[in-house]
Amino acid sequence: MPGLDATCREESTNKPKVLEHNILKPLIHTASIVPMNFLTKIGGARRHNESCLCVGLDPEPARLPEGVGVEEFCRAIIGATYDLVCAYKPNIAFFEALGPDGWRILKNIIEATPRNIPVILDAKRGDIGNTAKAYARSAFDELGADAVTVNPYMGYDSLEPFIEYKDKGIFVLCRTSNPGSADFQSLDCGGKPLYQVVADKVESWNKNGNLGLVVGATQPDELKTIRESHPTLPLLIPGVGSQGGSLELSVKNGITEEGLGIINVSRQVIYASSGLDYAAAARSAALKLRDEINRFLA
Ligand SMILES: O=c1ccn([C@@H]2O[C@H](COP(=O)(O)O)[C@@H](O)[C@H]2O)c(=O)[nH]1
Repeated sequence: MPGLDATCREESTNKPKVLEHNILKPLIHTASIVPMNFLTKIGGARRHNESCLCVGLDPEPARLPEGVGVEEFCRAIIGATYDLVCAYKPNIAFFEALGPDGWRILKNIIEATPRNIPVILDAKRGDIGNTAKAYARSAFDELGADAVTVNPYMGYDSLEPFIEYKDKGIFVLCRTSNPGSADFQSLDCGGKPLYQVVADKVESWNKNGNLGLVVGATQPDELKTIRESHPTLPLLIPGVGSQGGSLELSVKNGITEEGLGIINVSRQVIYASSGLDYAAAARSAALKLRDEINRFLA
C-alpha cells in the first residue's frame, strides 16, 4: 500500500494513479476507536512509520503542475507519504490565500488525513482571551487539527484557551528559523535571551503536558541549548531544506534518544518535482529524509 503504484499513470489522463485512489476514498481511520491525546498519537505514528519527519503542506497554485488543484495536490502528497511521516503541518496562510475555497479545502484535507497521523495546524495564533478562544475552537473543533502553533508575545492568557484542550498539542514559537528572528528573540532579558525565557515559561505552563516549542533548524546552537535545558518538551523544528538548516544538526541537537522532536520539511518534499510525477517525487524525497533522520539518530 505505501505510495501504492505512485509512479504508474492513468492511461487516459496521464495522472498518477495514486491521486485517484486517495481522492475518492478516505485513508485509514483507526483513532476513532480509541480517543488519543496528541503526544500518544504522534508517538504512535513515529513508531509505526519509524519517522520523525513532518511534511509541511504549503500549496501555492502557481507552483502546482498544470491542471492540478490544491486539494488534489495535497491529497496526493498525503496519499504518497503517509507511511513515511509522523505528522503533517498545513500552514493556514496558503489556504487563506485561496480565498473562499481555502477553508473548505483545508478542512477536507485534514479530514482525509489518516487518523493515526496527527495534523499540526501552523497558524501562529495569539490574541486576547475571547479571541484566542475563538481561534482555538476554529483550529480544534471546526478544522479538527490535532495541534496548533501559537505566538507567545501576548502572554499566558492568550495561550490558555488552547492549553485547555488537554488532548491537543500546542507548539509555542520560541526561536524561529527566519533571518529576523534575533530582532526580538535574542534580546537580553536579565542575563538570558528572550527565547530562553519563553522556553522556561512554556515549561512552567505545561500543567496539561500538551505544550511544545518551535525552534528553527537554522539556529542549531540555540536548538542545542533549548533541548538541553528542556529535555522533555517536544520540539517542532522547521527550516531544513529550502531555508538551509542542517538536517544532521537538527536531528543531533533537537531530537532526544526517545525520539522527541519533529523535523518539518515543506517545499523540499512537496515540490520535489514540478511535473505530474509530483506525488512519486514527494514520496522519494520524504523517504530519503526519513531514512537520513534515522541514520543520524542511530
Ligand atoms: O520558525 C518557523 C516557524 C514556522 N515555519 C513554517 O514552516 C514551514 C517551512 O517551510 P519550508 O518550505 O520547509 O522552508 C513554513 O510553513 C513556515 O511558515 C518556519 O519555517 N519557521
